[in-house]
Formats: sequence, structure tokens, C-alpha cells
Amino acid sequence: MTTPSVQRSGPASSRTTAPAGAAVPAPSGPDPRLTSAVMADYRGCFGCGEEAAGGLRLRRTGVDDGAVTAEFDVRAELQGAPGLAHGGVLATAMDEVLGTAAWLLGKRYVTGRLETDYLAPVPVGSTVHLRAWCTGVDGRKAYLEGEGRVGGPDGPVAVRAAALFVEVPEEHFTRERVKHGHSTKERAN
Ligand SMILES: CCCCCCCCCCCCCCCC(=O)SCCNC(=O)CCNC(=O)[C@H](O)C(C)(C)COP(=O)(O)OP(=O)(O)OC[C@H]1O[C@@H](n2cnc3c(N)ncnc32)[C@H](O)[C@@H]1OP(=O)(O)O
Repeated sequence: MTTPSVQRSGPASSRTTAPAGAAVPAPSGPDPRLTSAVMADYRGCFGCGEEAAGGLRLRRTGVDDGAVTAEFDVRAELQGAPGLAHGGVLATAMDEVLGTAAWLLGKRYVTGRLETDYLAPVPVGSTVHLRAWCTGVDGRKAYLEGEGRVGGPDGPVAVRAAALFVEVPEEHFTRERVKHGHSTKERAN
């Protein structure tokens, strides 16, 4: 597998850089046993859920040369500065595609640290083309990098990110809901 390369103007921090020799697994697919019990509410995901009012509605489009690909449209309600995508929206999109690349390694991961570089403004009305890939796994820690391009999949990079994801047990997704009295069944009704 080849790892896509992104030209950086500066390095990711040491906290999001895989240690030397860390394995780089190829994305395969989420183990259904990992997803069945925790994905029931996922249509409400702010990043990709079709039922999340005001969400990004990010679309996963596939895996290309070791990288997960996705895209989303910058609707007017996602703007920050007039006519431009909000930076937090772009960070959320990076979190979502990086998280997808992590889950495709076959284990459950959550974001521990997310670093985002904004290289160019992203106009309302544009489509952001996202890619994310793993740079190494070290025990429970998975290191991911990604980028978002505008004007097409090969357009200029407007945003890039590096992140550390941490593997968690299934209870990670249920214990807080139990604590706060929020069940999947209630949500589905
Ligand atoms: C076709 C497609 C189908 C796809 C189908 C599935 C799709 C599915 C997509 C999902 C896409 C979701 C995309 C959104 C993903 C979120 O947004 S997740 C939500 C945001 N994140 C969170 O809520 C996490 C909150 N934090 C926590 O729960 C805990 O702090 C953590 C991260 C689990 C770590 O806690 P812990 O388990 O007690 O572990 P801990 O010992 O503290 O840390 C483990 C290691 O990580 C390191 N670490 C932890 N945090 C950090 C940090 N911030 N900086 C540096 N190091 C750290 C520790 O130093 C430690 O290192 P070692 O000592 O082992 O060397």
C-alpha cells in the first residue's frame, strides 16, 4: 500500500506523528461486530447523518490508494465569515473522514487529538473533497492524516489535518448514555 503524501508547511506535532516503525495497516472495512451495537443512532451523526438537522451530511465515497474519500457541500448555514465555510465545520469534516479511516482499520476509535491547518478560504456553495489515511498504529493509538480540496478532487488543498485516535471498548459508547438516561430505543422513536 502506498501512503498519499501531503506537502506540509510545518510538521504535525509529536502527539499526532506515528512513532518510527509503527505499522501502517491497509484499510479493510469495519468489522460488523464492532458497528452493530453502536451504529443504531448513527443517522443522527452531525458529520454524516442524513437525519441530523443542520449537519454536514458528509458522503463517504470510497477507498482510493489506501485513503478513505468523502465529500460534503458547504451550504449557507455552514458559513462562518460571510460567504465562507466556518473553520469549525471544516475541522468537523476532517474529524469525520479521519474517524472513518480509523474505523476501517477494524477497531473502535475515538478522536483523542485533532490538529487542523487552514490553507485557503472555502466558499459557500463549494464541495469539499476529503481524503484520510493512516500513518501508523501503535498499540491502542492510531495516527491519521487527511486533507480537503476545493474545485474538484485534484483541486488545491484548503484544509489538512493530523490526528491521534484511541481504541476504546464498546462500553465507551453506552456508559455515558446510561449515565444520562439516553437510550437507543428512545432515540429511534
Ligand atoms: C464505508 C464506511 C463505513 C464506516 C462505518 C463506521 C464509520 C464510523 C465513523 C466514525 C467517525 C467518527 C468521527 C468522529 C469521532 C469523534 O469525534 S469521537 C468524539 C470526540 N472524542 C471523544 O469524545 C474522546 C474523549 N476522550 C476519551 O474518552 C479518553 O480521553 C480517551 C481518548 C478514550 C483516552 O482515554 P483512556 O482510554 O483512559 O486512555 P489513556 O490511557 O488516557 O490514553 C491512551 C493513550 O493515548 C494517549 N492519548 C490520549 N489522549 C491523547 C491526546 N489528546 N494527545 C496525545 N496523546 C493522547 C495517552 O497518552 C496514552 O498513550 P500511552 O500512554 O499508551 O502511550
